[in-house]
Amino acid sequence: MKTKTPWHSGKMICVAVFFIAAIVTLVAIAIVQNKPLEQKYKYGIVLDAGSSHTAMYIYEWPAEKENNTGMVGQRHKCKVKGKGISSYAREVAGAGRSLAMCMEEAKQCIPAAKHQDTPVYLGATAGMRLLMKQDRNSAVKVMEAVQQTLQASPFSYQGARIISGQEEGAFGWITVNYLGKNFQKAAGTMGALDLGGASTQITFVSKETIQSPDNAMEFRLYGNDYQVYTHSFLCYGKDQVLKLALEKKLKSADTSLEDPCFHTGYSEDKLFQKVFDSPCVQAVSTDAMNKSFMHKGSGNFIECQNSIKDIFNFSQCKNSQCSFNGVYQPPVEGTFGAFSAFYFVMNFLNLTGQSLADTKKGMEHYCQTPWNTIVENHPKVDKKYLAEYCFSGTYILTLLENGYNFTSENWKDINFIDKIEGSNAGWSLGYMLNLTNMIPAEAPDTPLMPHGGFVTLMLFLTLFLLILLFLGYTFLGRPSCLPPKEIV
Ligand SMILES: O=P(O)(O)OP(=O)(O)OP(=O)(O)OC[C@H]1O[C@@H](n2cnc3c(O)ncnc32)[C@H](O)[C@@H]1O
Ligand SMILES: [Ca+2]
Repeated sequence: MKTKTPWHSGKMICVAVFFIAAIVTLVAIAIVQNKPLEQKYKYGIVLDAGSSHTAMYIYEWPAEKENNTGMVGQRHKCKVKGKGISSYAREVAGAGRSLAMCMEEAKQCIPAAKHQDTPVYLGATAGMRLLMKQDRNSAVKVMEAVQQTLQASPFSYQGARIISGQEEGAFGWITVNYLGKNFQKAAGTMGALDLGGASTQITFVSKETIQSPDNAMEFRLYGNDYQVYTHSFLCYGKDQVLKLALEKKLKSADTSLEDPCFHTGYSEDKLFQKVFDSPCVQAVSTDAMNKSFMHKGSGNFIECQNSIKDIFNFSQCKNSQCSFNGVYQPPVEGTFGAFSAFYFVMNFLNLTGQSLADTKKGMEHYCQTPWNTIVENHPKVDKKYLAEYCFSGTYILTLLENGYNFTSENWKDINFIDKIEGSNAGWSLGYMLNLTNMIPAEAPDTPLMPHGGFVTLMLFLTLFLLILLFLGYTFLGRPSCLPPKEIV
């Protein structure tokens, strides 16, 4: 007598068919569910109208995730040709026209269907703050001209304004910490150091109660409270500070100037007007403005640093401690991201990862290198930038060490950065996040697990139940849906 194995029995075939059908259905559902959905993106445009130039940033983010930290990224950057908008004081229409090419690029970059819903903001910084002091009427007209260009674009115009130094500092701090996803980390936030052409900002979280209301900003972000110290030094950006330094060294009768902050062999005829055309320096007579002087280098870092110290006033301080010029500053704390010209200059000089002592040695060596060697070694670098790296590097060192009171111990906490996760460090992203309410005060509710994980878990649980069912079926021998086979 021969018995058929249970596998061949009708009962088993029936169970197996249902079992396989159930698995195929489950796998199919899981695949369809987990298929990456076509992402719906949103876009935003910010024009950073700086003193030296304007940059347009296009940001993008997945529409459903706009309140999660780190979700907004930089899609595109367009550098406006020519100088900053404040240089158009005598030809204001040019300021508006200068933006046209980048706005055209934005039209190409953002899908046409999204143009209407894409906000566009323009924020002007220290160049316009200075023009406002110097010639209010022209400043207002420049702002009107840029407004007209933006309003004529297909995007949703949200305003063009001169932002304050506090805003510039605070939004730079928000940008670096948003991109670094630091708002939800236990490790805390990173300070922000921004060096522009006409102003410089320092912003960080301090444990000390901030003693001056002008320097205090409070934020509640993702459920945490932050007390932030910020200060913007107008006239202490890289270009204006050079004017301040030259003003200290130059007398109106001088026909030549020997400058330790420029390389030996460097010699350039410069108009007094180039130094004295700014509200950052004391005015001189029109007569003197039209004269010129021979700017000659003598390449000496120590002497250069001593001359730069003259542009800081360290003597008066009404609070427990100050940085310089009587400005209150608590001791620097934690790590810092140093961007814009802090990065451009220190990156060029290869001094982004060194100790304070080695940075000084590097500067000493660089400043004493003759001008013709510098030009030979860097044939492709813009001569104006090239001539100024010794001055700028020495200024950066002096500002950080003597101005902000960084020491050889915490020098390593300064990270010279250009981008974080593909987005430029700067105030513009933080500005947009704030204006679009993309940073919630409270942490958004997040589901227990991501959607994909949920579907996979469901699949495994169902599979597990089916196996249990199958085992139960086999052991208990339930009636088959097919007529029983005869035992032969
Ligand atoms: O913030 P404000 O003060 O308004 O100025 P900005 O926004 O125009 O200033 P940037 O950060 O764009 O640039 C800071 C300075 O660095 C200069 N700069 C830009 N690229 C540089 C490079 O590659 N090497 C050296 N300097 C550079 C630029 O001319 C400015 O003087
Ligand atoms: Ca800037």
